[in-house]
Amino acid sequence: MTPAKQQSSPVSTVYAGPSADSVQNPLPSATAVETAKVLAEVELPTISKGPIIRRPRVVAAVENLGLEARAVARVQTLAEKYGRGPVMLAMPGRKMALVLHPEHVHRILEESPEPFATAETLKRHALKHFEPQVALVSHGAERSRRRETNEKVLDHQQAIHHMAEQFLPAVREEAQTLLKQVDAAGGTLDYSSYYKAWFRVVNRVVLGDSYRDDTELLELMETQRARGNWAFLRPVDTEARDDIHTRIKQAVAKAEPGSIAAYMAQMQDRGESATSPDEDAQQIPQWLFAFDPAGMSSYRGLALLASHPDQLEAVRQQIDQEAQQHAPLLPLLRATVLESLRLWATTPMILRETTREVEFENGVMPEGTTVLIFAPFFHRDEKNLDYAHTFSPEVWNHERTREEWPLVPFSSGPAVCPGRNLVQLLTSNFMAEIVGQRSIDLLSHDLEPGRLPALLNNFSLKFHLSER
Ligand code: HEM
Repeated sequence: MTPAKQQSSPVSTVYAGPSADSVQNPLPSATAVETAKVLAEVELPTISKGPIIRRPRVVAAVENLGLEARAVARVQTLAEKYGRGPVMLAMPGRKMALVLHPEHVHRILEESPEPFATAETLKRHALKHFEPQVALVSHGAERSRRRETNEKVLDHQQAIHHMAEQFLPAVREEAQTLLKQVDAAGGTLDYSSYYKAWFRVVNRVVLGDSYRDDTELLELMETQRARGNWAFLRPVDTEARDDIHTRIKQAVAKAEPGSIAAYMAQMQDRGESATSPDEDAQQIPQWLFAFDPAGMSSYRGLALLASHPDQLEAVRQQIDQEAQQHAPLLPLLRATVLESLRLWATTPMILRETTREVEFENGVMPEGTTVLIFAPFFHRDEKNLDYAHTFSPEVWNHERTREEWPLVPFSSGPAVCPGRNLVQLLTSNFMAEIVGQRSIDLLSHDLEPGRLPALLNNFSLKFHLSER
């Protein structure tokens, strides 16, 4: 381990070098050629698309060139050769392992953050541009209390957030405004209008109604996220970062009724928060950032429904059945969003970093290894899943267990996304307004049931909406 690497390790301060175990019983190692292929075919497209904020032109190129399917095929080839793995990549100056077996996905996610830290080095460099104290890149006691704050504020175990009835009017109103805009535009729905409407919902739910049209904070976030795409290759713009945090702290202090910011402020006032107001403000950029993939996945979900009339019909029946409820659960729309995320994962690389040596059946993984779980390999592996390329909402009709194949759009285990239920609540109700009130035709793509593409470019997806 180089001194520079030691400094950037999330937990270890002293590393005595590899133990006899990791030397005498190493994990299998990919050849230099295989490693180069993984870098070129798996990592490069993922990083080029933009891990923190998508680059629309690259997403279009990756879709057109079929690079996502090639990435899955590359990992399948390695799995055939190396069996259970994990396989170490032959990276000069960097220890990196690729996970190949479903059991190891479960294990690694369950054993996070020790010995598999969420605060992986590259991720820390990417997120330091706008949220250096967020739970995801924290470790030890800091991580525990920041995680706890997220769990409480986001009501993470509850399918229906306790403030749902306060959030849903914003969801319905903004969907209505979007539908009026679409009608005025002759029925065409494109991603740009959807994204803007969606973020009006997000601003209102997270920060409060008066933030509905606050595009400045979102633009600041977008600029910092674009820097985050370059991780350590770009210096941090501390002024812009401070600006984000100041604005967010002001929103929490304002505590507009019905917003999550207000709930956070109440927790602070009642002394129920283990985190300081500063740390609290550092958690919120992650939410604003992560509501972006929620927009993408729900929009792609509309494409799934438009291409699967039977599923759309079932969804509409459920919308009608739950119409009288103040906070409908809408399981089929939730499953549609989960399927969209399985088919087109918005966090394709789940990264961990070992805080010590870890023993696997095939050998020992050294301390300080970056562990790559490439979700599309597990989500779209037609060699093991008969529903790999099919829209199959039924795979989400129960809480998935450890005994099952790992489908991990929101990760899993102690670091599972604490926003997952809130995302599903808001997206399902937003989509319900659209497909409940309009007929929907997909204009831009031809999705063939049973042969769904490896990537669906949300930016170019277009629909025609008409009166039902
Ligand atoms: C479709 C939308 C979303 C997806 C697919 C998603 C997915 C994920 C994934 C895969 C992780 C784990 C990342 C890792 O381990 O490296 C994660 C973590 C996290 N997500 Fe989400 N997320 C979404 C939206 C949200 C939203 C809207 C919020 C907040 C309102 C949120 C809050 C968080 C937080 C705080 C973490 C860090 C958890 C920890 O480290 O303990 N996410 N998310």
